[in-house]
Amino acid sequence: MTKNSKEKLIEVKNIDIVFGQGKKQFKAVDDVSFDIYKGETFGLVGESGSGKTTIGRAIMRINPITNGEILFHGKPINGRITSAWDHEITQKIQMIFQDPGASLNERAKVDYIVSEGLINNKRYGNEQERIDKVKKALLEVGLLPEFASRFPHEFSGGQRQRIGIARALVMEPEFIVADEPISALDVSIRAQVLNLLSSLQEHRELTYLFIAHDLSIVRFITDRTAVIYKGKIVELGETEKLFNNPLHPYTKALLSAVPEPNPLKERRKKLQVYDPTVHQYEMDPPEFAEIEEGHFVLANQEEQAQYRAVLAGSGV
Ligand SMILES: Nc1ncnc2c1ncn2[C@@H]1O[C@H](COP(=O)(O)OP(=O)(O)OP(=O)(O)O)[C@@H](O)[C@H]1O
Repeated sequence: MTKNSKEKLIEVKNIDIVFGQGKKQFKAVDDVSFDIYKGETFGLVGESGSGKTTIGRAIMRINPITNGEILFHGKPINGRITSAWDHEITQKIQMIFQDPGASLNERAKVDYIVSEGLINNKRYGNEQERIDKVKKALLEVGLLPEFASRFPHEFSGGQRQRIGIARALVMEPEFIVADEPISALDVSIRAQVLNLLSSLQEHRELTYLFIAHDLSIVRFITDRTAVIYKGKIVELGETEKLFNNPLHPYTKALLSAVPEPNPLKERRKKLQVYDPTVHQYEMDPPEFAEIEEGHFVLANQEEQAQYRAVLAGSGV
């Protein structure tokens, strides 16, 4: 595997994403930059509403970016691009969605669901080739080829997510945005799906952007992680280092939040802990310094101390 590759596959450069107009404007993503190297799994963590999905969708070109740019193989994916490049991006960047129930068209057969991208992108010669590609993709994710003639409701949650993975794989992607791919699944089958993603990465030399709020999963699967808070990256570095020695107070707080068995309860608890209206503070756009290669923290020592004080006072 090319985990130590220094080839930048994705470059996110100073992107802002603003929703709404006028007074209702809301900046969901605020000056976010990061690179994803070929072959790695890059994690994006943060609590609900921090902007993770919005960033993933921007790389997928589902959400337009307001400022900044995103490069794939060093070339912009937005703006005035050739149709050949547009076609290539559509093929090579794929997404796996959180909720395998909602993301599959219930009225379509698996055969159509898996080959929709092939059809739209004209990625097959004849009908037999299309069918073969679908069957191969199903086998690769651990499903039987004959499942192609069934409907999504005939499958379990884990199997539906496998169909979602097959739909991405059939395009022969290079890069996959996996947006909370296991959080909607039954706890007992999460590991299987994670293992599948890992083994596909190895065999297909895939690069992942892995979006999650569950830190234990991020630690398990990612090489580097960016911690996002209110649309901004507050810390970015090698996952192991970041988890062993979190430098930003928000990362520390995220790590110290005791997971609750009930995810809804956990979410409420986290929101309480970080709600700035409760603790009377805001995390303003920080300046960053690279303290060691690839690891960024707040540049200003005074600001760091302030954040620490706020955190200590918040009882986190
Ligand atoms: N199309 C949209 N229009 C307006 N606001 C939006 C839109 N999409 C997202 N937002 C807002 O942007 C913010 C970030 O949302 P986003 O879904 O990216 O967060 P997230 O970190 O992925 O959270 P979650 O884990 O709940 O998906 C939220 O406040 C959300 O309400």
